Amino acid sequence: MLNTATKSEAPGTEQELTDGFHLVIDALKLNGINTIYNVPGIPITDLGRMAQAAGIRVISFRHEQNAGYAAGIAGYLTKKPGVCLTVSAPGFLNGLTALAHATTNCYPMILVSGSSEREIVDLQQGDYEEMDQLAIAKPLCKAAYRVLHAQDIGIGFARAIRAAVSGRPGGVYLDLPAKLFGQVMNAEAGQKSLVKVIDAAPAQIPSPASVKRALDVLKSAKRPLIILGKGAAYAQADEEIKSFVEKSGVPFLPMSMAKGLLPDTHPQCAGAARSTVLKESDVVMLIGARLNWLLSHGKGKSWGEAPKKFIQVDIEPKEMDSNVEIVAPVVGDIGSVVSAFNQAMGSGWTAPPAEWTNAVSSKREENVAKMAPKLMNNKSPMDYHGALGVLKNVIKDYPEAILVNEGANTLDLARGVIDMYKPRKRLDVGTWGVMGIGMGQAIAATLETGHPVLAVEGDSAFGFSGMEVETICRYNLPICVVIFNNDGIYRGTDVNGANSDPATTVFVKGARYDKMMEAFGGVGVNATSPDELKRAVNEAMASGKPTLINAVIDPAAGSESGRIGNLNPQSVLQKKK
Ligand SMILES: CC(C)(COP(=O)(O)OP(=O)(O)OC[C@H]1O[C@@H](n2cnc3c(N)ncnc32)[C@H](O)[C@@H]1OP(=O)(O)O)[C@@H](O)C(=O)NCCC(=O)NCCSC(=O)C(=O)O
Repeated sequence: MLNTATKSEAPGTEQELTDGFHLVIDALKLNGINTIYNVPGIPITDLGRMAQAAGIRVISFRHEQNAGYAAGIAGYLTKKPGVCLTVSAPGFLNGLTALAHATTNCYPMILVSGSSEREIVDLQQGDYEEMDQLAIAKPLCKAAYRVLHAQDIGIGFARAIRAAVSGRPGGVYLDLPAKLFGQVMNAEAGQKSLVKVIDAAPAQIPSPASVKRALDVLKSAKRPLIILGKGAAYAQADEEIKSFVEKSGVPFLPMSMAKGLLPDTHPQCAGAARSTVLKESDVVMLIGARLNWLLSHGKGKSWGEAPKKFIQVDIEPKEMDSNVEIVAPVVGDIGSVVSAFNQAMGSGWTAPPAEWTNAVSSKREENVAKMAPKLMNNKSPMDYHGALGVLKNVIKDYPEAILVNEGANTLDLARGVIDMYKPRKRLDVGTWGVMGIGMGQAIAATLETGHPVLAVEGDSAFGFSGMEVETICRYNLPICVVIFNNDGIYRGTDVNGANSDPATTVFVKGARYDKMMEAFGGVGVNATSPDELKRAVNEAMASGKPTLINAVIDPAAGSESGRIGNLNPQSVLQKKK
């Protein structure tokens, strides 16, 4: 529909007019972008209002970083760029962390920020929120564009959309100076200037030679392993991936956001035998997973002594050989590559030696059996395993629900304990281990998919986005937030011996986060035992009402994040003690 702004008034020259505001909205609608995550303010308040009036869903947050995390995860879930709209300088900077996070995690996202007048900014004459936003955004995203003229809005959005989703997806910045919104032009010419992006993320077909090479290497293995990353989950090639893994008979290890691509309870899943498969495998096929710190860069003691060959499937050729030699690189989009694998495998594929698959299964069963009794304890205050045992069963009963997870212990333990059954149901801190993704991701996840969300949050992690519980209540979203409250970061028992200030890692003892939810009309529950937690979460999932459960965890439970390579150095003096 033509979004006519007004008519010109000069006698005899009457014509339909449009303006920058309407052209931005038309450009989004033309390209099927129907949600904007935003924080209103100068100069984009009216843009949000008009977009809402024009049928776009405009979700207003309390802080741009959370709106940005929402947009990023919306992109991951839908393969369309998630749009975050902010005001100039401070709002833009708040959104920028999320834009960089989207780029790092390969989520398609566009940060659209209003900006101040070019002429004044460039002469540094002190305009309202003066800042050269384009220059600042550039190193933190895949592409950055500024639109100065209303007739270029169509091209500006087309470039932004294509850059966000094509090849390896990522974040794009679009700078819209305040003056642009008020620029008036002929409505027909305005509509003609809009661009519908055709085939925004074209299939990238792998070369037949690379497919054959990869399968030959996999076939030659005695102890093969497939590692699935969130790139594989992003691809939405779920059936192809499942049939490839099953046909190959190879044990698979899901990275945290790839959990559920095949169920964690699948007989080939090696998640509960992680150390064993990394160490013992002789051929490793990476599908949409990068050999970064989360995989110890493909070398060192996690990978064992035995020589290893790597096969890597990625849309980005530069990813190959980034840390170790890739003997069989396959460049292409994951859907196309895996379907080529399936075709090339034919019917004559032989499963890996039973000696290997049996060894992986027994290790997995041993670890699962070791953990099982810990998950059934009914201690009060709770420990992590007692509380997580409850949540594991909730996800089993509600496999469509989306699990959002952040924290230190809360993240590390939930990742292992809570089995996922369906693709793209686990959303977490991603490549950077960001604390603060929680409420933004929870909000976008339910809005984009229509499914309820269970957000399992460390008390510290929750604090970064906690004010968005008001947003959850305002939009009446089916989100149940469970806060693992052990009174601090890692644990709540640290003591400062130097003066009367609290230790750097502790919070107010016995805090009642549930009261925050009640303040905005949601349901708040204080749960002190696994039984109470179970009752409260089940009620929340059944009712769909915005709920926050303060799960009281023993302040002494929990340990400091220490598994992250050598990134957590100790002082020489501390070591000597
Ligand atoms: C890099 C990692 C994938 C490596 O994790 P690991 O702990 O080595 O592996 P996992 O978590 O997958 O598994 C741990 C162990 O549990 C076993 N395991 C896994 N699943 C199961 C089940 N279901 N049952 C029993 N045992 C299981 C698995 O085999 C491992 O045992 P074994 O096989 O016997 O070894 C992870 O550390 C990670 O994702 N880290 C991200 C952390 C992060 O981003 N933190 C945010 C920073 S917090 C912060 O800001 C800060 O602290 O500062």
